[in-house]
Amino acid sequence: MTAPPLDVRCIPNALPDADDVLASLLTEVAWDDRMRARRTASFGVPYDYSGQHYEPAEMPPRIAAVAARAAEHAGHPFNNCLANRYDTGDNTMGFHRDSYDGLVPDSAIAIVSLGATRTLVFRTLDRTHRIELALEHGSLLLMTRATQRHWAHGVPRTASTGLRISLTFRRFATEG
Ligand SMILES: O=C(O)CCC(=O)C(=O)O
Ligand SMILES: [Fe+2]
Repeated sequence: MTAPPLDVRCIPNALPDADDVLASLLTEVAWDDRMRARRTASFGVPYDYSGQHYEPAEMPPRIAAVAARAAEHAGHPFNNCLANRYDTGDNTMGFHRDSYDGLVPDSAIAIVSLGATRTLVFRTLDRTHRIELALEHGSLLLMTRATQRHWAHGVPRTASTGLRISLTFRRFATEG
């Protein structure tokens, strides 16, 4: 059986100042440890994510600059950033499909990767197809709503790796 289309765009080296962004995330962000699998932080409009509620929070200028960069590639602005911090290969994200509840339907979801390379695994809902993408420091990945229909994605455990932070950007339809 042929796989359903995976509507994903990968832009390597999308952030020329990736080292500085990573350094500032490590010093400036107050990380939330309510989740067991990894630490998180949310900026921008409020967000209910994976059973947690995140209050609105101003985007620090560095994150706002990354959002602007992602917006150039996506062709639209973003108003929330959910940051995921994976300190070791034991920090993971289980397979899931990103919800479009509250999002602008034709908007993209962006993932900016910083630090150690981790594998983002896509698999079809019936598990007959699997595609692995290595997410490198400074890269940008864009997914559409269509991607979420047939494919789940996750960041599995890996034997040994250093710290990685992903910045995921979404466009909520909540701004007046
Ligand atoms: O950390 C990653 O690259 C995955 C992020 C993700 O899938 C999400 O936040 O929904
Ligand atoms: Fe996701």
